[in-house]
Amino acid sequence: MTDQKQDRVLIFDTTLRDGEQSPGATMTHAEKVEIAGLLDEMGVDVIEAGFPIASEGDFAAVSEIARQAKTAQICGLARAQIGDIDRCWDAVKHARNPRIHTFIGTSPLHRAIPNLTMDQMADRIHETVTHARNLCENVQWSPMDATRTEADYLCRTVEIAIKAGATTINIPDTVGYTAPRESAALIRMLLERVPGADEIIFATHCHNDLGMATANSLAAVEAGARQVECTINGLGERAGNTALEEVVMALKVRNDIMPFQTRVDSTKLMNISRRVAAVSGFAVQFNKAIVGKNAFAHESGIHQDGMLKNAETFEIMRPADVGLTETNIVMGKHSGRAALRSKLENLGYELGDNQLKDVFVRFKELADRKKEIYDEDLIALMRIATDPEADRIKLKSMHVVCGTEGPNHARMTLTVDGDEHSTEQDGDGPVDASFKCIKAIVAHSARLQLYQVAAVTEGTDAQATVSVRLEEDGRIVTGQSADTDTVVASARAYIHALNRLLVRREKGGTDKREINYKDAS
Ligand SMILES: CC(=O)SCCNC(=O)CCNC(=O)[C@H](O)C(C)(C)COP(=O)(O)OP(=O)(O)OC[C@H]1O[C@@H](n2cnc3c(N)ncnc32)[C@H](O)[C@@H]1OP(=O)(O)O
Ligand SMILES: CC(C)C(=O)C(=O)O
Repeated sequence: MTDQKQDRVLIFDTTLRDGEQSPGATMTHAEKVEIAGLLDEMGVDVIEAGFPIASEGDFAAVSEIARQAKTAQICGLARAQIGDIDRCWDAVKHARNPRIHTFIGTSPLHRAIPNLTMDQMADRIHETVTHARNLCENVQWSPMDATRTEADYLCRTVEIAIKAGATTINIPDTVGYTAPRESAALIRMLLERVPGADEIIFATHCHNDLGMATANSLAAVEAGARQVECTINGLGERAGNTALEEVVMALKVRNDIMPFQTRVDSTKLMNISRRVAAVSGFAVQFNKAIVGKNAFAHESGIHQDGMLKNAETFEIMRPADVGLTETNIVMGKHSGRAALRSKLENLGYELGDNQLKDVFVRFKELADRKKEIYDEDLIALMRIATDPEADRIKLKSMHVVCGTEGPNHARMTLTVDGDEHSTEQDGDGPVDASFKCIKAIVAHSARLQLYQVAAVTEGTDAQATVSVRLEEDGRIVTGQSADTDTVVASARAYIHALNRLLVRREKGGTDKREINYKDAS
């Protein structure tokens, strides 16, 4: 085999084996079969589907995945024990392209566990790899904890495995201990020193205990490894395994300095990431490279402005390359006018500069109180900001005392045609007290026909949208408002309805000065 000299890097996915070893990440049979199908479709070269000796369930899952695989090679894990290898073969043999992966810990710490001398372990490796190769054409052998194994002994065991018929030699950094330079040097050393090394494929299998799994894997590839073992979302024991999506995208985006190809269709990454997160119950951290919620999201004004002018200013990949439809411009307190204008345009609002200025002030006020502003929030904001009937009566301030003890009490200041008026009222609940304040300042005979509250978005900081319908002399008006404070939204909605009523009165020929107000303070 000469693949090591070529540009092609095989992607070996072990989400269903090493990934599933994360405490709590156990997947059902059906979920494993589904994920394997997605991996196969995405173009993964090898799927390590499980550890067949581990349980009847694992055996059944590996067998079914083997039967269903279309193009991917299906692999099972086995200890350096004949029984494990036979069981593994019984599961993977149904695949068009099966592989047995057998391993043993070669470092001093791991040699001590089965209590084998170096020579006894060497014999065991020879015996088990030979046995596996007699069953299957593709045999992968791993010296577990290779990065803490003495160089001479590592070379010796790798040579034995190659001679016994291993076609892939995987070099695991089992405890995430190595660093990029060392990872590369190890592969180079094996390629130089081990007879027959150029006839097989070297694989790299890194863990992320020091946050270097992807860097270590790529360093190994640059040194000559041509198979990367990884998992979706970096799922795996402790700090996880190398993340498949990171390796695939790093090789794609930085192909100028790492000229290697994979067969993975990167546009399927986001979907599979979400499925693995859902079935494993391991949510993806927001700032996770490639597949995190924020990987293609921008909230700060300067970034948003840059993105709108040229996406390459703050993005090195196109969202579509990982299966996202678009960059997510997140509206929040760090956003600027450019992003607000663009977002509103997308929602169908064309704003002049003055109008934008006004809406921007309201937007920042809201953003100071609310973590994230959703499209629905902006629509609610626009409904109020662009309503020409919204102006004669304005809420200047209000303070409400409510709870289980004592009367509910509201204190309120309104401006009516520019003049301030204040009052305080008790009520049957905070909304009733607030409405009484409005009525005390702006006397009217309108009847409250409807009062309705709905949450615009999710979360306890969601805006409440309140609708108030008033009826006066056959005129019916509806006012609406949205605020993170339901009582404030209620008062504003009431005032909005009253303002509309005033406009209706005017249109009906009544004098504008007909507003009756009294200062009740
Ligand atoms: C780095 C890795 O990810 S390695 C893979 C780790 N994954 C798993 O362990 C998940 C699946 N494992 C299991 O279901 C179980 O551990 C089984 C079925 C494999 C074995 O179960 P048990 O027979 O009850 O053994 P137990 O788990 O208690 O101990 C492991 C045994 O395997 C031996 N062993 C461990 N690794 C190897 C190996 N690579 N080759 C040969 N023997 C090994 C240990 O020395 C120990 O042997 P002992 O029972 O004679 O002391
Ligand atoms: C079985 C081996 C490859 C492993 O998972 C590890 O060493 O981390």
